[in-house]
Amino acid sequence: MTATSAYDQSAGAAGEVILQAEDVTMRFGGLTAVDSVNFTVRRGEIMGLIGPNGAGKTTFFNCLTGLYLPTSGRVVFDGAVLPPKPRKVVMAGMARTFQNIRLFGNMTALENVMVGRYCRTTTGPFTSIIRGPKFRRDEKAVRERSQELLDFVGLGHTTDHLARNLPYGDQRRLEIARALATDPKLILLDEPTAGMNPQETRQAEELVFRIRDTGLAVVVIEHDMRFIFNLCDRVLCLVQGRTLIEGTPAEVQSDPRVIEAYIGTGPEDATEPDRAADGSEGSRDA
Ligand SMILES: Nc1ncnc2c1ncn2[C@@H]1O[C@H](COP(=O)(O)OP(=O)(O)OP(=O)(O)O)[C@@H](O)[C@H]1O
Repeated sequence: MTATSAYDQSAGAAGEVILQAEDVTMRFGGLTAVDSVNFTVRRGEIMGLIGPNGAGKTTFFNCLTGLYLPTSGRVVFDGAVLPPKPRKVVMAGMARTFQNIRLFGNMTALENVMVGRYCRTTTGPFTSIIRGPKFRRDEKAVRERSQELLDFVGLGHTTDHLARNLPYGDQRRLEIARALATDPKLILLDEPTAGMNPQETRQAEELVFRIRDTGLAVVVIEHDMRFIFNLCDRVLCLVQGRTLIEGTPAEVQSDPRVIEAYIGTGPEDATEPDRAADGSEGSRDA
């Protein structure tokens, strides 16, 4: 297993801090799902978030993306604390994909990307109804940019295909194209390789590198250790809501506590390091 990526040169050039979680704690009644977690992501950096089932990854992710307001602590994105309002979060430049694919199945691939793009247009309802010149100009620009993004993720040939008819791996890439259509500064990917075959996983890895190379910051939750350790510049491992270790892939994968944390949680998780070692895919949807 390679501990570092082929893109380490650009990784070394990570820019200023774009996302900062400061002492983030999230409680559900008596349960502390996330406990005083600190986390920093810089522009041009790929951060991985790992941990056994129930470690608090999704809850932490939801705090980062403004879906949850932390019980205490705060999340600062691009210099400001975001209100827990999805539209404002997107407008501020943060985009995400979900564990379970959320496409509009009966719309074409292009239309799905266009939906993401509309948040960056300024056409008002009146102009849209009368379909005036501004509407037509905006519509053309949205269409062109959306096609560019389809090309970028390798789906340029699927413009008019219904989303529901695309192979699974393509649907995941389409979701990424739609997230990119919002012009984010940071993209968060929740288990981007879940359900993918090894070839699709390799394509996903290559796509994430290309996204990072455009200057975006990327945060990835993933159960596939091989994917995470090949991809990320730094990795945060959560266990029972707390930070077990944060470091380079080499540091994290050689820490015996990480292996122990997985093995200690039961037979299902005990298979994770082996899956990484034999190169098989991680395809579990939680
Ligand atoms: N909305 C909620 N209400 C109550 N408890 C919750 C809620 N969301 C998560 N939890 C609990 O918080 C803990 C952390 O869950 P979370 O889903 O964040 O973990 P995870 O690391 O993402 O797990 P997995 O890898 O299985 O998706 C778990 O004990 C879970 O049961």
